[in-house]
This record gives sequence, C-alpha cells and structure tokens, in this order.
Amino acid sequence: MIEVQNLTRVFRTYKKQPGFWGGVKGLFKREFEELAAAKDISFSISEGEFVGFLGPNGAGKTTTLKMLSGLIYPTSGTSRVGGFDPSKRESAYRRIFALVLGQKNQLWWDLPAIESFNLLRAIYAIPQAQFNETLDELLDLLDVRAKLNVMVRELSLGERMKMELIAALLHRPRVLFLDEPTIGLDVISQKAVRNFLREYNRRNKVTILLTSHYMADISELCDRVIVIHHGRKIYDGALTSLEHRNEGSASGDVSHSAGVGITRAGGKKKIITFLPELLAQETHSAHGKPQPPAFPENWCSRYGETSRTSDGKFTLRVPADAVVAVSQEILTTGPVADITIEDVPLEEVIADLFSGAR
Ligand SMILES: Nc1ncnc2c1ncn2[C@@H]1O[C@H](COP(=O)(O)OP(=O)(O)OP(=O)(O)O)[C@@H](O)[C@H]1O
Repeated sequence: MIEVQNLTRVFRTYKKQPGFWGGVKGLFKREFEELAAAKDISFSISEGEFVGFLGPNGAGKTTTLKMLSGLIYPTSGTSRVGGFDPSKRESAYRRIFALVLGQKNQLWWDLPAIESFNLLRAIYAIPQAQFNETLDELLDLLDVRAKLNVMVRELSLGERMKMELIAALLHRPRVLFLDEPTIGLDVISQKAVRNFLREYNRRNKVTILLTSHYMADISELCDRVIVIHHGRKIYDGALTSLEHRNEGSASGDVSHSAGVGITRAGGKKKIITFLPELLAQETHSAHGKPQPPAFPENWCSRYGETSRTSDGKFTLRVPADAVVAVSQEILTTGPVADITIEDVPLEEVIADLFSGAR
C-alpha cells in the first residue's frame, strides 16, 4: 500500500544575522543553510498494517508524512501510496488518504462540528446515505454524538481530537497518516482514541502510519515500528524485536553471581525492584550487638546494572531467563517488604536506540 524509495527532503533556510545591521547585511549578502530533514528513507507497508513511526523531536517524521500526503515535494526519491504518486496531487489520491496533525485543526473553529462534516461531504462528494452511515458509526465508536452541535472552540481538547478523526475518516480513506493524534490529551482520552484506532483498523483494514511521543500509543497499537533519527532510518521491524535489543553488555556481568547460575545469553531484560525490610534496624544494634544488614549497600553489585534509590529500594536489570533465580536469591537472603518485576520501559529502549544512533 505504501512504497517509499530513498525519499529525501532538503530544506534551504536563510540564516539571518542578529540585530538591525545583520538584517541590512542580509539584503546584500544572503547566507543559506541546508538541512536534510529526511535522507534516503525507504520502506514499504502492506495493506491493513498499523505501523509506528518514531523519532526524537526534529527527526523528520512530519516532513516524511507531509511528503507522503503531497503537501511538500521530495528533493529526491520516490513514493507510491495506494498506487498513486503523492507529489502529483491527483484528486483521486486525495480520496484515498487522510492526514491528521494533532497540533493543527481542520475543523472550523466557530462552527459546530456537524457543519464542517457537511462541508467535507460536499467537498468529497460523499453520497448522503454513505455519509450518514459512516458518521453514525464514528459517532458511536468515539462517543461524541452529544457534542455534534457544539461550537468546536467550546469542545475539550479530547472531544476536538475525536471530531478531527471523524472529519478525516468521513470519506473512508484507505490510508491514514496520524501525526501525534493524542498529544496533550489526558490519559482517559488517550485511551479512548487508542481504542478507537485499534477497532477502526481491525474493522476496516485501513493502513495506518502513526507518529507519537507517547510510547503507550505505540506499544498498544503497533506491531511494527520504523524509527528515524536525524532524517535517517535506523530501525524497521517488529516492536518486540526492538524490545529484545535491550539485551546489551550489562547482562554479561550477571553470570558470576554467587549463588545463582545465570546464563549470559541475551534475550529480553527485566527490571527487579525490591525494598529490604527493617531498614531502620540495619544501621542500629540489636541487643547491643551490631547487626550486619541482610542487604548491604553493595549487595547487588554482582548484578552489574544495579542502583539503589534514596528510599532504600534496589533496582536490578537482569536477563529475563534469570528473573526467577535472582528473585529466589533475594527472598532467601533477607526479609523483603516489597518486590516487583517489570519489563524495561519502551521509552528507555527507544532512548538507547537514539543514543546509539547518535
Ligand atoms: N519548512 C521548513 N523549513 C525549514 N526547515 C524545516 C521545515 N520544516 C521542518 N524543518 C526542519 O526539518 C527538521 C525535521 O522536522 P520535522 O517537523 O519533520 O521533525 P519531527 O520528527 O516531526 O519532529 P517533532 O517530533 O518535534 O514533531 C527539523 O530540524 C525542522 O526544523
């Protein structure tokens, strides 16, 4: 459905010197700076796929989505979406895709959403019966029927985003480009939008490319992610494989743990956090005799990647296949008030990937 080959976009911007004289100088001698916002990006996406498009601020995500939507021309490279070349801006192409920019509105601010929807029906020449049916389905899925006649400017951010999604989907696009659709929304609205997108993708087999800085959006919706950094693609594959990349060097340090046979084999890592009990007694003497703490400060230094928080909790990163053995060792070493085992947060995995690319 989406084929991108060596897509590149270079922006040329005027570098103005500071101050009044800098401005005057610029009238006679202009200095330009070139920035490749997207460099040689290639990927292909099949019909019905829901793909996360990740990258830090300024990585080139919006620039790529704008090229795929025909809003800006590529400097070089080609793309085809649903068989169309977006840069030709054909009317037939506009009917098969939609772009939702979380930070921009396409609804008229001073009109109720229904008025904008009716206008879009006319623009896309959507047959009335199809329009009614689609609108009905979307209003139910997004639960905003009661807000249809409220001025857009009076809607909450979450309600407005839901209306923006309806506006984008009225013409039943086959491809949906979503640029941070949950930005600024509270957790409940984020969840509602995510549930909607999952259900809509499942029901209609729409191909979706989603950018978001909220990793919950990505982990809940996308099986595959494409990651770009400084305009270049640095990862394209399954989200689970990306999570498995956080196996790294530290896992090797765990192998010589005293009582536990921990393999060096990579695999996904987990975080074990525990709070030793009776912290107060550790540093005081019982019956006049000094008690060595069950978990001295350096207790888990053998585990390589460990730390201790100011509230006394130990945090260990261990290979997933060592979690049971390490937990058992912790629980037999001394009394523990609390213990949790978690996956390494996706935010951290992605941040590691970015810093590696840098
Ligand atoms: N019209 C433009 N003229 C000049 N430079 C631009 C233009 N649009 C984008 N850029 C630059 O291109 C780079 C990529 O911008 P882009 O908006 O694609 O990043 P992004 O990955 O979407 O970032 P964010 O997550 O912050 O939205 C940035 O350095 C930006 O300043």
